[in-house]
Amino acid sequence: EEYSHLQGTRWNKNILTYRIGRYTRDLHRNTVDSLVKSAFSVWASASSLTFVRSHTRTADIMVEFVTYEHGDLYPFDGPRGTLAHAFGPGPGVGGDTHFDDAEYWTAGETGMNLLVVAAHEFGHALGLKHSRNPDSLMYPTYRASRSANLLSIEDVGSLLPQ
Ligand SMILES: CNC(=O)[C@@H](NC(=O)[C@H](CC(C)C)CN(O)C=O)C(C)(C)C
Ligand SMILES: [Zn+2]
Ligand SMILES: [Zn+2]
Repeated sequence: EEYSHLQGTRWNKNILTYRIGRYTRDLHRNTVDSLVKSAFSVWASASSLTFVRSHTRTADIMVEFVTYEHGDLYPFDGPRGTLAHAFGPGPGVGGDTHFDDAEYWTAGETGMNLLVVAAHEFGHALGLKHSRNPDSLMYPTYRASRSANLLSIEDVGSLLPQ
């Protein structure tokens, strides 16, 4: 049956490239690199998608830390409020993922945990929409302790190109 949680688009390939542009000053760059890599591996382990880091501008998924007005129609709102957003699969802005750098980003339980938020955002970048299950990674509100609880494997398998 139609997978209700799919936003309607999915990538037509299963090797996806990502590039990290502007970083946050809250964390060392290599900490950001490894948390982003881990957030992608959450999805790679639940599907047969592969994520490859790229340093060229042609990457499928652009990952950036930005504030307020930042060149798309969805300006961020300062501390708290919206933490991040991501575009669904597609060319150009498709898949791009933006983190609000007005938040305090951390690798732990204080501030906003980058791994938890990135895993949620990358779900959107792969075509998933929100879940009504409060324990799901794709639940619309942030909770630091949220485990990377994925949809069941066959659901996530639906992310693969047919
Ligand atoms: C603490 N602030 C929140 O819980 C806010 N929620 C978010 O910023 C979502 C991201 C979290 C779930 C990582 C936005 N989103 O869905 C992006 O794909 C509000 C519920 C206030 C909007
Ligand atoms: Zn944006
Ligand atoms: Zn979301």
